[in-house]
Amino acid sequence: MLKLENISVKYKERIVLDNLSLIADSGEIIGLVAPNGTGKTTLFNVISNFLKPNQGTVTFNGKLQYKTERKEISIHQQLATFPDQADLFEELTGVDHMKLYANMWKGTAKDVKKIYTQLQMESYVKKKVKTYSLGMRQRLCFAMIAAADTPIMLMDEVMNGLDVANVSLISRRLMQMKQEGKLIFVASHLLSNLDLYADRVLYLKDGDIIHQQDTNNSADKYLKIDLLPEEYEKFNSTFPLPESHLYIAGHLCCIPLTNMDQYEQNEWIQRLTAYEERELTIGPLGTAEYYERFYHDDSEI
Ligand SMILES: Nc1ncnc2c1ncn2[C@@H]1O[C@H](COP(=O)(O)OP(=O)(O)OP(=O)(O)O)[C@@H](O)[C@H]1O
Repeated sequence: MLKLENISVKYKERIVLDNLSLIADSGEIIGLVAPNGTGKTTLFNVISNFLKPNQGTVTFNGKLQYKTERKEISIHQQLATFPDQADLFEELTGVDHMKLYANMWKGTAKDVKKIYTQLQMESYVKKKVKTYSLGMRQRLCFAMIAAADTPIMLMDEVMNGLDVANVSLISRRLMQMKQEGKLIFVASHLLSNLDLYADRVLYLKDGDIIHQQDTNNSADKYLKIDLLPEEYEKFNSTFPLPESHLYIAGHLCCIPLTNMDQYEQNEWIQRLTAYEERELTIGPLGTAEYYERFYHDDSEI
C-alpha cells in the first residue's frame, strides 16, 4: 500500500533522513519511535508531500506517486494527517470541525454522531472549542481524523495530554480502525502504550530505521533482571554471560534464552535467584526496553 524507497532529506548540512526505505500494508498500525528532533515529523511530511525529499520516492498502491498535481490530489484523498491543536477554530464547535473533515475527505458527515458518541464526547462536542480543555481538544483532533476515515492516517503524538481512561478509549478505537483495514502510523513518546496496539514499532536513528520490533510475533525470549553496574560486573565475572546478552542503560541485564535448552535456562534462573528481592521476568524486549537500548547513551535525549 505504501512504499518508501531510498528517502533522504537534508536541511542545509544536516542529514535528517538518510536513504530510508520502508514497506507498509493496510490493516497495520506502525509505531514510530525516536527522541525529539530525530526526524519523525520529517518522515510524515515526506509521506504526505508537505516536504520534497532530496532523494527517493514515495509510492502508493503500487503505482501512484507525487508526480503531477492530479496524482497528488488523488493521494491526498486517501491520506489524512492528525490535526494540530493550534489549527482548531476557537469559535467553531467540535461537531463543526468533525463535519469539516468528514466532508473534505469522505464526502459525507453521516457518521459524525456515531464517532463522537463512541469517543464519549456528547457532553461538549456541540460547544465552541474555546471552552475545551487540552484533553478535550486532543480527543476532538482524533475524532476529526476518524471522521475523515481515510485508508492511510498519520498521527503525531495522538495521546498527548490524555488521561489513562482516554488513552485506553483511543487505543481501542485505533485497533478497530486497523481491523477496518486502515494503515495507521503513530509517532509517540508513550512507549508502553504502543506495545498494546502497534503491530510494528520502528526505531529511527541517524536518519534510518535501525530496528523494527514485531510486537505480534517476537521470537526473542530473554531472562531479564535489574542489576546495578557493580552487581552486573561481579555476576559476569563469576558466570560469564553469553556474548549475545544485553546490559541496557546501566541497569537491565537480559540473557537470551531462545537458543538454550531447558537445562541451561534453569541454570541461569538458579544463578539469578541469588538476587532475592529482584523481579526476574522472561519475555521479549518491550518498547521501553528497546528505547533505552538504542537511545540511552544519546546526548540528544
Ligand atoms: N524546516 C526546517 N529547517 C531546518 N531544520 C529543520 C526543519 N524542520 C526540521 N528540522 C530539523 O530536522 C530535525 C528533525 O526534526 P523533526 O521535526 O522531524 O523531528 P521529530 O523526531 O519529529 O521531533 P519531535 O519528537 O520533537 O517532534 C531536527 O533537528 C530539526 O531541527
